[in-house]
Amino acid sequence: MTQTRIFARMNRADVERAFAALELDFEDVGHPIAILEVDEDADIHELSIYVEHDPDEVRAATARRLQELSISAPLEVEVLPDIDWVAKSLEGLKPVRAGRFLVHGSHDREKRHIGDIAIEIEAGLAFGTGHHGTTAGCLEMIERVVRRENPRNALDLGTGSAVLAIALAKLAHIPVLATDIDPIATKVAHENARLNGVGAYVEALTATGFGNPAFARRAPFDLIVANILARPLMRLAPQMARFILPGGSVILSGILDRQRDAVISAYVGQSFRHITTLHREGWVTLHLKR
Ligand SMILES: C[S@@+](CC[C@H](N)C(=O)[O-])C[C@H]1O[C@@H](n2cnc3c(N)ncnc32)[C@H](O)[C@@H]1O
Repeated sequence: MTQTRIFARMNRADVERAFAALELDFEDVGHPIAILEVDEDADIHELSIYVEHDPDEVRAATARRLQELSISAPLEVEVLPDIDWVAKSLEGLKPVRAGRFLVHGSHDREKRHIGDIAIEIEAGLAFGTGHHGTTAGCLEMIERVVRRENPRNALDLGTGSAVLAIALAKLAHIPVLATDIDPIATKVAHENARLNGVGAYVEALTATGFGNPAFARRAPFDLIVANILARPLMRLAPQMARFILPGGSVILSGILDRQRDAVISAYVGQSFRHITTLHREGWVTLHLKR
């Protein structure tokens, strides 16, 4: 079904106020709402509302709400291509190898080798086909950490397509809580976990950071993987410390080379210690322990 995205760019304070108000406005109709950090240094955030019917009505209601909140950001509208079209456009993407993992689309199943841990991710609306340096870095780090530490209860925060949660479940056969701020991503994550035969291990849940009672229910985790961005990762450091088991590991990515030291400092301030850094295409993946 064709979806329309109604979106506007604004600063962090405004995006949070707009999100809170619109979430209530559209609670009953269930339009998914998402926030994306576009440029953390310039404080530019994008608020998106995904609509399947009556986009004009939703746009008008959103404009009224923003006006009431004195947020002057202009609303833009984008008709999203059908998922099949996206899949078609990505058919040419090559499978990605990271350690023992092979992340591939359904058209590349024959490229799997014996010994590969294959993760099939179909093109969709959620981030995480393995092609990004941050995802590949996390996959490599997951393999190292799981081999050494035998984790038993994991969290994938900012799961996107669930590629990392699926990797953890396939490699370690352990329960993984897979969360994302974006309800579309959580829907895709749930479906991908099921398609990869690890639906019983992966619970997908929509949450901003640690903002859901499910975290208390499922914690403490002995492994947390979070591929978000440097600034939210730094903000989340105290809660990471709260939800990790003593001696547990955290794998962080979405961090540019130049942001590495600041992120490590934020976590050292919460009694984590830095173990290793992997560098890939200008991005770093960190392994820290507490
Ligand atoms: C770079 S993608 C990573 C996807 C996947 N884990 C991977 O490694 O390919 C980041 C994901 O984190 C989500 N996200 C961003 N900020 C978040 C937050 N504060 N809490 C939860 N999820 C967040 C985004 O919606 C997005 O799906």
